Order: sequence, then structure tokens, then C-alpha cells
Amino acid sequence: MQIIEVKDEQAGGKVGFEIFKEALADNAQVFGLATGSTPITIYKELTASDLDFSDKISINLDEYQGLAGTHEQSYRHFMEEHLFNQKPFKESYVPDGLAEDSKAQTAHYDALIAEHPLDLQLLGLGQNGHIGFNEPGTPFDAQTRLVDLTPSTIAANARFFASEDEVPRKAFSMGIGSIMKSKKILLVAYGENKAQAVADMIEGPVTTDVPASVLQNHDDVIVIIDEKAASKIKNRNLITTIA
Ligand SMILES: N[C@@H]1[C@@H](O)[C@H](O)[C@@H](COP(=O)(O)O)O[C@@H]1O
Repeated sequence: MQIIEVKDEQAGGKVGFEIFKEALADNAQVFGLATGSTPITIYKELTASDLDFSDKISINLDEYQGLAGTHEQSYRHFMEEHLFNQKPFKESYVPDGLAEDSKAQTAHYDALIAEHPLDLQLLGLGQNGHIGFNEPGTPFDAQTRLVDLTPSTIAANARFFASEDEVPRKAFSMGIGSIMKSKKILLVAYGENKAQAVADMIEGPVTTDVPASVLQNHDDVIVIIDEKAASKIKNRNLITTIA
């Protein structure tokens, strides 16, 4: 794992942007994308740039069950607003939150990922160590499935909804098994409330209790964190600081 500490989210956006740029130069074709507040500064850098993704494919990690892609809080809508409208890809896949047959939909998503192997997967980090919507306890070989969100995830995401009651209780999520098959993984985390999950991910045991700890088993992972998110890492030698 290469761990890069940056001053703030703006600086993190610039470093993240460079990693996307390098991936394009390395002929990456398929980009695994993430939602949440964390990737926004990377998407800002991408939309402001002249990088061209119009012949590339994007596959998003997850989507709330029950929300149409046009719903303001759907992840499809988030991606259109923050990236796709300004920087279109040839094809962009996000799970369909309204799929009636969830088994058919998850099988379809796995087939998509198998057909388009991920070159670079971007990840945020849940406060409980989740990646995508792979909550603690998720097996490391999990494929795409419909998951029950934990109370802490529902509470953490309530800030985007009028009230906690409106947060969907279930979501479709790409599995850890698929995430781990990506050639390269970029995980980004900012702020004090991510510090424990970051330390557990990097220095803790590899355990399904902390889904992101599985990344210790991947040989090409870059982690971008700010000072606050880095504050609980014990071995400072692990960290490269970029001013
Ligand atoms: N499913 C998403 C995750 O993919 C994201 O990483 C996490 C953190 O979000 P934020 O970046 O807003 O802290 O939130 C949600 O639960």
C-alpha cells in the first residue's frame, strides 16, 4: 500500500487526478467509480481537465435500492451531476435501484464486470470501514448483491436526505471479490471521523470486521488521506507526505 498524506481535500483532488491521468496514459479502459463526498474534488479536477474518457467505460460501485436514477439522492444522479454530464464516458454503468428482480440485476452487474475488467477502482471509506456498501461481516469473495445497510451507515448518510427515515435501508453493491480484481485501487479518506477506519485498514488485522483491511492483500493500492484521517496511524514511516 502506498499511503499519501495531503494537506486537504483540494490537494487530495489533485493527487487523485494525477492517478487517473497516469491510468489513462497506461491505457486503462475501465474505471470503477465511487460516490460520497470524498471523491468530489477528484471529479472537479477531472471535469476541469482536458482528459478524454469518451471511449472508456465506467462502472459504479453501488446504488440505493428503491431510488430511481433521476432521484436527487440516487448515485446515478450524483455521478451525472459531478462527472458524467461534463465528462462523458462511452458507457457508464450504475446498478438500477428500481430493478424488480434483484437476483437478475446482480447477476447482470457481475457479468458486466467480468466482461469489462476494472483497471482502476476508486473507493471512499465508510466510518465503519466499509467499501462500496460492503458492510462489516461481508465475505471477501462476495459478488454484487443487495445488502442491508447498517444503522451507522444509515445515520452517516442521513445528512443527504430530509430525515433519517428517508434513507433507503438497502443498496446494491459491487462485491469485495470484484473490487479486489481491479488492477489498481485508489482509496481516499478525509477527516477525523475516518481516522479509526483508516488505521484499522492499514495497520489492523485483515478481517471481515473491517472490510477495507482486505486491501492489505492487494498489490497495487494507493491511499490518499488528509492529516486528520491519518491521525491514528501509529507507524508514521508508512506515510509519504505531500505538501
Ligand atoms: N456507499 C458509499 C461509500 O461508497 C462511501 O465511500 C461512503 C463514504 O462517504 P463520504 O465520502 O461521503 O464520507 O459513503 C457511502 O456509504
